[in-house]
Amino acid sequence: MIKVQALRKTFTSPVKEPGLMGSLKGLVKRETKSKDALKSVNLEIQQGEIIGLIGANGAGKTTLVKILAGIVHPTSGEATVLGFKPWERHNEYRKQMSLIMGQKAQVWWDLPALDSFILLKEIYQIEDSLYKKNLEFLADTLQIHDQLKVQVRRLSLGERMKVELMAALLHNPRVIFLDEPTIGLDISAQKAVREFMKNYQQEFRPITILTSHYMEDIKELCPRIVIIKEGEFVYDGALSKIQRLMGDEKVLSVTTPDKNFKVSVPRTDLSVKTAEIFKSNEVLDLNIHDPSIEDIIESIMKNGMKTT
Ligand SMILES: Nc1ncnc2c1ncn2[C@@H]1O[C@H](COP(=O)(O)OP(=O)(O)OP(=O)(O)O)[C@@H](O)[C@H]1O
Repeated sequence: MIKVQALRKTFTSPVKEPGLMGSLKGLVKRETKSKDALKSVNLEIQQGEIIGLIGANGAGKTTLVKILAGIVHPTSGEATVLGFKPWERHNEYRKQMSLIMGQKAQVWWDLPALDSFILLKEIYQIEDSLYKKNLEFLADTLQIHDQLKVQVRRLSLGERMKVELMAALLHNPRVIFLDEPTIGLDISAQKAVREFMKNYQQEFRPITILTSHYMEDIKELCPRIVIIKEGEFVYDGALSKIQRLMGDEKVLSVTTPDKNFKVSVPRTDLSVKTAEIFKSNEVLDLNIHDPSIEDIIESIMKNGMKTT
């Protein structure tokens, strides 16, 4: 399992005023600025669980994933994954973990994927029979065979992502960090990756942390979500529960000649708010509806969790 207690990460980076004077000043006195990317977060995830980690740009998602994957040291606090402290980088931990970043390749672009897989087989010391079994299973379920013999740089974006998934899963990891796996893919490739991950999760039951800006990924794959805002968790619970938490809200979707916007209002204020909107805008269209999961998550990301 994953257990995180009071985990903090503060980044300190040098700041420099622009121009020559700034450079000279920097020689005499180096100014720094600190950024709390994670502010004392707690988390527990059991084997077999998949959670969706959601937050705006800069909220701290990648920092958390990087700490748990052993790439970044925390400033304070504790984290164990399968009983290991990730940043101690035990080989035993590395063999059971996989970090898949949609924006970064881990297979070699100039080689056919199969050649990269053979290298990974050696790195992870995967037995021959297991390697063959996994290779066949992954190629079958991802429906990618002939393309494995083609130089990776010649593959389409969707095919490349499939190859990345194969590379990351060949060694049957028990913990998977999946960072934006569908970024940049067309709708059908997104669907294929989602479908695959869903089946894979059911079959092998790893712990998976998925970060994605695509709500479709989250809705399809993650019964539990954690919403992070400015380094703090503002929601950790069932995806199905958040709709009930905002049960007394309605959303007004408004179209004017120059913009579309949405406003979330308590049911009791509906008529007052609607009248205000009509008064101060040239309204072409106005819809009143229940908030969608996307609306609620957006509202929590922006305003935090309602406490009343
Ligand atoms: N190496 C670093 N040095 C200084 N600041 C950093 C460093 N890495 C991250 N930060 C800062 O920490 C904060 C959290 O960054 P992080 O990458 O974890 O966000 P994120 O939620 O993954 O965002 P995105 O959705 O844009 O990927 C940001 O303000 C970022 O600028």
